[in-house]
Amino acid sequence: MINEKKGAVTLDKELSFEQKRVTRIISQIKKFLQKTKKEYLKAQSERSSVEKNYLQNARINTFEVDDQMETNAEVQQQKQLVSKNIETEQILKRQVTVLNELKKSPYFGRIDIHEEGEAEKETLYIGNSTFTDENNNFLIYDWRAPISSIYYNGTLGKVTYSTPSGEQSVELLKKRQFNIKNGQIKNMFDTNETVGDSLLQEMLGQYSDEYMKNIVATIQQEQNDIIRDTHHDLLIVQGVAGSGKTSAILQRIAFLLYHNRTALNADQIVLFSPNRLFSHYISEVLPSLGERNMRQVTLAEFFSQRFEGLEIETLFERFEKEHTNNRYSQNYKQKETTAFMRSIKEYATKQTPDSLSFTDLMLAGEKVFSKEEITAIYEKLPAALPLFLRFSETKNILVKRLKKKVFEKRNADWVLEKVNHLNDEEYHELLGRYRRGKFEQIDNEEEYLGYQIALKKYRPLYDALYNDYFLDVYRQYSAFLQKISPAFATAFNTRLEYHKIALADCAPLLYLRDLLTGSGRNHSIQYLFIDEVQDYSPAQLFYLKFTFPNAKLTLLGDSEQALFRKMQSSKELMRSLKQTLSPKNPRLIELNKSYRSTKQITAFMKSLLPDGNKIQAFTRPGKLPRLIISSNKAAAFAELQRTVAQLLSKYETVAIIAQDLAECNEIQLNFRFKKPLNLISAKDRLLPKGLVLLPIYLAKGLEFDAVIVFNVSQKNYPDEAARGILYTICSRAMHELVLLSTGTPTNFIQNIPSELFSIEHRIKLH
Ligand SMILES: Nc1ncnc2c1ncn2[C@@H]1O[C@H](COP(=O)(O)OP(=O)(O)OP(=O)(O)O)[C@@H](O)[C@H]1O
Repeated sequence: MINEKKGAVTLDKELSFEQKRVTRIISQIKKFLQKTKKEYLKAQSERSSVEKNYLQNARINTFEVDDQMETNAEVQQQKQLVSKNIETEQILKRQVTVLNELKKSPYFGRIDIHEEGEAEKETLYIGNSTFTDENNNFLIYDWRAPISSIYYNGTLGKVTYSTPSGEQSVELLKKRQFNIKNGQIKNMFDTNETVGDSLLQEMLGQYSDEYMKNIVATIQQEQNDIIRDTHHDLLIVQGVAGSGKTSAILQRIAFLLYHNRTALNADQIVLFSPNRLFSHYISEVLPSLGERNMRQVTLAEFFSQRFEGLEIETLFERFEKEHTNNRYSQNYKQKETTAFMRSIKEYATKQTPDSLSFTDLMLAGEKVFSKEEITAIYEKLPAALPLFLRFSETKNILVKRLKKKVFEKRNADWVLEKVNHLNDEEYHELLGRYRRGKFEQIDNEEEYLGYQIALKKYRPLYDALYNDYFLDVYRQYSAFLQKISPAFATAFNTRLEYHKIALADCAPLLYLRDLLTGSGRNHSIQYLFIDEVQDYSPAQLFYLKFTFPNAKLTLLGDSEQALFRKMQSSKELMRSLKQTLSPKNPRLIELNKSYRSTKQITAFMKSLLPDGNKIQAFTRPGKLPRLIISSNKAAAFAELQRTVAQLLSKYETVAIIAQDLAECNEIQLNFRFKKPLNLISAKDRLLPKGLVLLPIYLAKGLEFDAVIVFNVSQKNYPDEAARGILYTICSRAMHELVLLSTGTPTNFIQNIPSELFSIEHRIKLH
């Protein structure tokens, strides 16, 4: 702190100087904000009038396949105008949001640097975003600007930083941190550390919130490495619980968007998150930094969009089944491997026209295309064509034949019958935007109407063709499984009869479909982020890489938190990911410092692990975790009620976390309390404040002020598989952790040194 070194008088002078600057900058921000708000309102009204105009003109007949293809220059032009207006409006809206934030806390850091050859030192202030005066002088530097990395990485003295034109070096003379709230400096430190502990202490001591916060003011050096990495096509972050993996990727996304402003937008970034609650929890970080959110999807959602009409087993169901039936997972292991995916590829390339599962295309009892006809088309195409081209060419030929069929039907008796009985409304609807001469062969209105009627009838077949339904991929996959193991095929077919599909079949089946049909790939995605990667099978990762071929990957995980498979060391993980994803330039970063929990909770949870020593606790003090042992269930529930009341009087969020749904149901049934106990399900998107009850797989990635683990008995946590679960549950607690046990606690806890926790109802453990 300043006054420790220079005395109180200097501190007062410095503080008063800095406060004056803060006040001055805020008044400049406010002025600019007024101006931006006016521009925003103007853009809003302009956009709405252009949009009205567009809507009036753009009544496209989306029904007609030929019309879809046609470009209507006038409409296109207006469409472009609308999107340009929307873009301007959005930029201004974001600017207003950013300025509103900036006026409360304009910056958090200052660096004084001296560049060789320059006469004077330079003072730079660093905040959430850039702010310049009317002469383009930088009053605040964006935290993502190249020079700002000095603030995160450098200790005083000579430092280097990367710029687009190469490495630069300067002398760092001073580094100052601020905590500014509502325009007032609450705290100010000069520090020689990367980012000093004091501010971090303050940040971490806060209570949890519905939304995750951005950490730009206190990014740590090793996190900064992840955030600013632009050289690797595969970045693997193996970080212990609470080490800031999720925080780092969100700041990384903000960083990438800033640095590739013109070449990258938020829609080209996809984040796979563990569950919907998590998606909501992190949804405010990027907007708080003035950026748009990336696309977010859970694995279950990703698959559901691709298997319409089928019920997909979720990761949670898989977990529940695995939990009650150990053999279950054994049956699935093979399908989750990269080797299995490679055998799919081998199988696909070996298919002959006869062995492909083409299927008749029927419409209302009429066989429009027989599978023999489809097979014959495919067969006639050159065998040397890549699989997917041969398939898409077949599709093109089928579409052409269908068009011809439909065209010929315009004079069919049933069509003419309909034309003669059209009422006014139908007549006008069908006539739509008919223009004489549009179709060369259709020169009278009656034929045009006939064509429209035939088109309407055959529309579902166009859709079927566009969606590749003339290949029965389910039958094809079943044939593949049959070759591997008849039992696999039977299990798959039985499930399919009930419109269900196992999670382990999703990736291989989609891969087979995509290889054969050429569909399913998205070349526009530039970055793919996967959080909680330890819960993904190699087959799933392999498929995601295949689907997003141009994406650079950032994978974040903690193998100790593996709920679904055995723990892997970082090296093992790297080896298997290299094998699965074949990256050109991979990098593994380990994060071993845990920030979420108090020192006491971190010490307790690291003792649960065989190699927990690598975990370093951040020195935030708190209470020892409490173990409360009850002799029977009734006493345990009474204890639960008492503990909940106690914790709720202190904290905003208290979570009772159980191993699975069955345990949650039991708790809910027996819990008697004046406040409702919200049992959170996989469908929930919002996490209410106060008391919640949830199984661990839904608490992934989340954090709570206080956590109660219900029933940590030896019976409940008997084996190695339970160790990771217990560790993950405990690591959700920020400030307080209470463990309840009915009877003897699990050996994992009994083996923890007794000074690391308190036992409230002592019984003899050994
Ligand atoms: N540099 C930092 N400054 C301030 N807070 C931080 C920092 N790094 C992490 N945190 C805080 O620590 C907590 C844990 O971070 P985060 O959720 O990103 O970790 P994680 O590694 O994804 O955790 P887990 O794998 O256990 O879900 C959050 O409250 C986050 O805000």
